[in-house]
Amino acid sequence: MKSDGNETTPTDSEFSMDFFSNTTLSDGDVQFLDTTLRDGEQAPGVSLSPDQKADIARRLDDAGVAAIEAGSACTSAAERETIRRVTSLGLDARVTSFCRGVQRDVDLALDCDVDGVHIVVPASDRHVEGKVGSSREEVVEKTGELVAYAKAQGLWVEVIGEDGSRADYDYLEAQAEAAFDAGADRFCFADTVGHASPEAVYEGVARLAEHGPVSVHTHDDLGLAVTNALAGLAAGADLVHGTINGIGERAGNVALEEVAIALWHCYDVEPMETESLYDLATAVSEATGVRLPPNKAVSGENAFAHESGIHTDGTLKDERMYEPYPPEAVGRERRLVLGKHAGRAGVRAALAEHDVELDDEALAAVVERVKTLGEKGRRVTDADLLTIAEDVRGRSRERRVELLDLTAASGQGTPSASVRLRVDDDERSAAGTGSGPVDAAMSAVRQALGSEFSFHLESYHVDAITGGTDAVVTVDVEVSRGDRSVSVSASDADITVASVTAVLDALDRLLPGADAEAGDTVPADD
Ligand SMILES: CC(=O)SCCNC(=O)CCNC(=O)[C@H](O)C(C)(C)COP(=O)(O)OP(=O)(O)OC[C@H]1O[C@@H](n2cnc3c(N)ncnc32)[C@H](O)[C@@H]1OP(=O)(O)O
Repeated sequence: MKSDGNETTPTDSEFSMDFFSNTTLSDGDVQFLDTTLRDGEQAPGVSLSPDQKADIARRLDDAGVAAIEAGSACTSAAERETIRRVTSLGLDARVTSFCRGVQRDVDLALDCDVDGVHIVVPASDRHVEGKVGSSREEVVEKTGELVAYAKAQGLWVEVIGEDGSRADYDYLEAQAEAAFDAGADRFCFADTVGHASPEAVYEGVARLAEHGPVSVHTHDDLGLAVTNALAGLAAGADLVHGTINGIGERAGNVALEEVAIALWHCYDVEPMETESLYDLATAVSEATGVRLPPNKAVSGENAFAHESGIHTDGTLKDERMYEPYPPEAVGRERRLVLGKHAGRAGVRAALAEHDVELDDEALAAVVERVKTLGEKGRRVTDADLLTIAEDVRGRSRERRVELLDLTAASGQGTPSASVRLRVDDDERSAAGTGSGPVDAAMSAVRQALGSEFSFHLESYHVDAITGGTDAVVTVDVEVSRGDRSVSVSASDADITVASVTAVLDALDRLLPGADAEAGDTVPADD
């Protein structure tokens, strides 16, 4: 292990991970403490309102998380209000607050009606001497006094030895012993700066577990957060601290959903309902504004998407061919997408979803064109695929719905928009208002179309292609009508025009062809 010469690190690591094989975990051996609302919220720029904290806490509780750290009561009066909002929910989960090793912080936490506190005391010499200007002996003494004080107030108490992975483990053990002697319910091994190897975590936790119940708190600075959480469990910890989406200081905390799925998939242990993981991930992403990377395990957009032909073909033959576990296990669905790496099987299946069947020769031509489009770095949408198929078959299609004119006004007043559409042989105009110009334009479009041409917007996503105020934006939508849906993408310098164009293109694709029999309509759904 690399050292900057300042910290003491007890383990001269050899690359040996056989400790995992000596461990048997059973359901009930592991619980989760979610700290999205405390350590997660410490990610730069994140601040959750009382309602947002309450919503996330309810979801965590419903999913079976054992404990929720709702915030740091010492932060401010506003933060105490957010914690009180969570404690007032009457959740099954234990609700706790972060406290420094000072009595005032415990009193402030008590003021929020929490069930328990995490008393964080410095463990490494860097923190003992450099941060709080104290000594090892003084910290041990104060820890005992504070634990006894908090216990006397009826609180559940966990002591966290901050920067424990860079502490002298003999001293860490002395701290844990003092905490347990004073009545602490548990002690937490904290890899505060995400510095430890799995072996170092294993050794630290194993030594602490000799004294009482141990938790493990890991960070992802080395990309080892999940491995280290598992190493902690293997060494005898029974509570994992983590955050949804791994948000937190610097590179973040361990992502609780990743620990959850790893425990469920590899060890058949389920400390929380895995089916709730995706909903939790999206709720936390929306509330915090921290976007999910597309390749993120469990919750990334691509976690259950297959583009390459070999994978798509295999998946169509056996859904589990290229997935470790089914998407439904985390509340998701599988997606087959088309692009540069597409093959015949995937294209045939995508066309079949729109009731289009082609002979081998036409299919090969469509595959070729799909690949060419994908090579330009473009996402190949359903509309692209259907246009290519029509072209290859030499069929032209008459549009049924077309945008003729669009005006949108936004400013400090209520945004408004008016549209003029052609719908079959009719020209229709309507105006609408909304939360912004796009919303206003959509309202005008729906009015102009009327209930006969209703549609449901399944998803809406905007990307700026260039970086300036003159950026061209691309709008990706998925629109459904009845049991069919299509994806379309449209680009324009004007976001409202791009949005309306994408939605109308999608709707047009969902309507039966102009030459269809009267009454041959797809049932509307809203
Ligand atoms: C690893 C972690 O996640 S630690 C948790 C981080 N969370 C937070 O910082 C919560 C939000 N923090 C805050 O709102 C503020 O920092 C407050 C209200 C807690 C304190 O604000 P201030 O009084 O202005 O202090 P400031 O932030 O400048 O410095 C932190 C103080 O806490 C002390 N402190 C830090 N850790 C501990 C500890 N474990 N035990 C006791 N005191 C501690 C520091 O020594 C410093 O005290 P000093 O001012 O006497 O030197």
